[in-house]
Amino acid sequence: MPDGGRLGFGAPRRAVSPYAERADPIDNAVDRIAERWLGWAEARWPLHRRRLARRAARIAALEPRYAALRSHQLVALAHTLARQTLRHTPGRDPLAHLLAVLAELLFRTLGKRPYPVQLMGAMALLEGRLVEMATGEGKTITGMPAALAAALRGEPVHVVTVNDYLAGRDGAEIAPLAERLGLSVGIVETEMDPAARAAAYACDLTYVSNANVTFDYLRDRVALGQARGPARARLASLIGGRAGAGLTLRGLGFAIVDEADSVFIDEARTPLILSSSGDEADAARLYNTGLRLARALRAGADFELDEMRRSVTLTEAGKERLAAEAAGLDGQWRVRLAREELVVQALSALHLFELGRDYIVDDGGVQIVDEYSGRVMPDRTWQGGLHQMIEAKEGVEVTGRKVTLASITYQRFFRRYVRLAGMTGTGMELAGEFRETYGLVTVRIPRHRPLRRRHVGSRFFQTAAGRWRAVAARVGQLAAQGRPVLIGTRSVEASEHLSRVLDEAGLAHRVLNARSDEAEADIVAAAGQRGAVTVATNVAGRGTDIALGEGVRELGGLHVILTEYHESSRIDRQLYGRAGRQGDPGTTEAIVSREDELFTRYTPRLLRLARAARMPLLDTLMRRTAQSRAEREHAITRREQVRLDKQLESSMAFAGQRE
Ligand SMILES: Nc1ncnc2c1ncn2[C@@H]1O[C@H](COP(=O)(O)OP(=O)(O)OP(=O)(O)O)[C@@H](O)[C@H]1O
Repeated sequence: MPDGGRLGFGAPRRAVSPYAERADPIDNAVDRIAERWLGWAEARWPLHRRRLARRAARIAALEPRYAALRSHQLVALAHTLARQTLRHTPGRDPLAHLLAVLAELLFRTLGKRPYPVQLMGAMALLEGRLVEMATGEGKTITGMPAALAAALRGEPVHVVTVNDYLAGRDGAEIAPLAERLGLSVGIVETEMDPAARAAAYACDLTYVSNANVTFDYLRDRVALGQARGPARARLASLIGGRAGAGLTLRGLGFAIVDEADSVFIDEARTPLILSSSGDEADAARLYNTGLRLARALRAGADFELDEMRRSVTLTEAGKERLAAEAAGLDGQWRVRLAREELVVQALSALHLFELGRDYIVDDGGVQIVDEYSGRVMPDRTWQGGLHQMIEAKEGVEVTGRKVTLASITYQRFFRRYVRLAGMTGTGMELAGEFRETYGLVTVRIPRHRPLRRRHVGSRFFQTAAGRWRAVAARVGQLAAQGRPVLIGTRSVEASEHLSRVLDEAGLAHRVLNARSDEAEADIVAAAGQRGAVTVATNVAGRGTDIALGEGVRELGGLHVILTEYHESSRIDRQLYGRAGRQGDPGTTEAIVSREDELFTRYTPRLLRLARAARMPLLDTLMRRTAQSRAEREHAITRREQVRLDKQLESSMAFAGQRE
């Protein structure tokens, strides 16, 4: 990115107040239940929707008036109207006029005119709500007028997406329009240095991934050191003191979070930890010994595995055996608690975390693959020595235990924005949690065009091998018709396995996963062309917009094959949502195996027995039960996370160590 990640011209606007952010809310159990219930009920009230629809119709009616004006007049008007929105003038609706002007400019610059439903979404975002819009309905265009209107009013705007690719794509798309309005656009990329990051945040609009913005915030908090209270931070940056000087962000003004269910819910189970490397000297020896001891223990007798909770417990017999095995060792091995903790980590590394599914080995290191996004998370490490244990298991250099500098959960981070809004294609069922945890009311926006996507069936195979054969046969059939096919896999390993099966069947295809060398944008651009076969992990599960090539609509559009159900049906729906966008035709299909991890891990015993029965109804029941069990488990983990967060907060309030 040239010019330190900045796109567009115009000097960055000054923040409304230096390093603005919101204090954590005070709540209690009764409030929480009430919020949850309200969230659920409000999302189903049609009132907001009707009001927004009326206002969107008014805006659409205003558009012809502005279509007659010259572009420079529209730009000047946009600035004037934005200022007027800050004052309340009875009988006038400057925001409606502003959105009409922005819609006209959007059309002139990008050739796309926001549909009335997108204007409804934009207004809801500006009101600080969570907007649910079906996949492919155009959330990117919906977010634009909202982000621009807020930036014109002087709010520092962060448009938060789930990965660098989407941040870059959306930032580049809005840049010409923002430029016309005299607003600057910054894009933050994971690899950027601190100066380039600060330059991107200094812009009026910043496009950034959720992980990047959270880590940058944590770095700022660490840099603030002693002056960590919000009031002191603000004071420090006001007087331009040392603490204010080295900061990356301008504070937390207004955030529009895309794919909000992924960020707010799925990723909220793991806190983000900013760490520095500790002493690396004896690390390798320590962890290798841990692995050796763990390998001597027997499953069932010495330890028990709980795949569902991802936990390992040592039995009494196991503890005794371990003590005997470790008898001649020194240091930590002589301390019972330390010894057992290390061996539990070693057992987890050996039995619960798999290469190709949970992590990959790249650049000589272990890199976590996020289950939901399918992407490598370069800044993340597992805690408590687990990461090092996995490094030792894979025979790569052991990095030494990290020292935690600061940590925060997404729950706490996003609540700190002065104003928060979100967008998602799949969020209705989470309305209660959005309201309880983030204070966000969900509004469902209707479709612009009716859905023409069809689900052509779900097939369950007894074995994984059977499934892959069926997938290859299906791909062969569709490719012969010239229809593009997208095949979603749950792990890097599965995508590579399928790639080999397709190679053997002589079917040309491209692979998009955390390890792909080809540029993501190129693969995505080709995926909707006649006869294209694309195998992708969740990397392409969200936000990816696959444009259909010439003649593909007539053939029936894109066909999506799901090869393994996810722990949440929302993620399945996101994958299906790659087809049938904007009223296009498209079909979806599931070809799965009863051996898949979702079933082995989450199916109740009784239903598991029924696996052999091969009855479609039982299969559907098995999927539903397994997914709702998994979701319940995850909800418990998230609640636990919030509770832990609060506990730590109160216990460390005086230590000033934690974020
Ligand atoms: N008003 C519009 N006029 C013309 N094209 C539009 C309009 N709105 C959206 N589109 C097009 O529709 C496609 C889908 O948009 P987009 O990718 O933003 O959808 P989405 O809602 O974000 O989907 P997902 O939920 O999968 O992320 C894009 O190609 C976009 O250019």
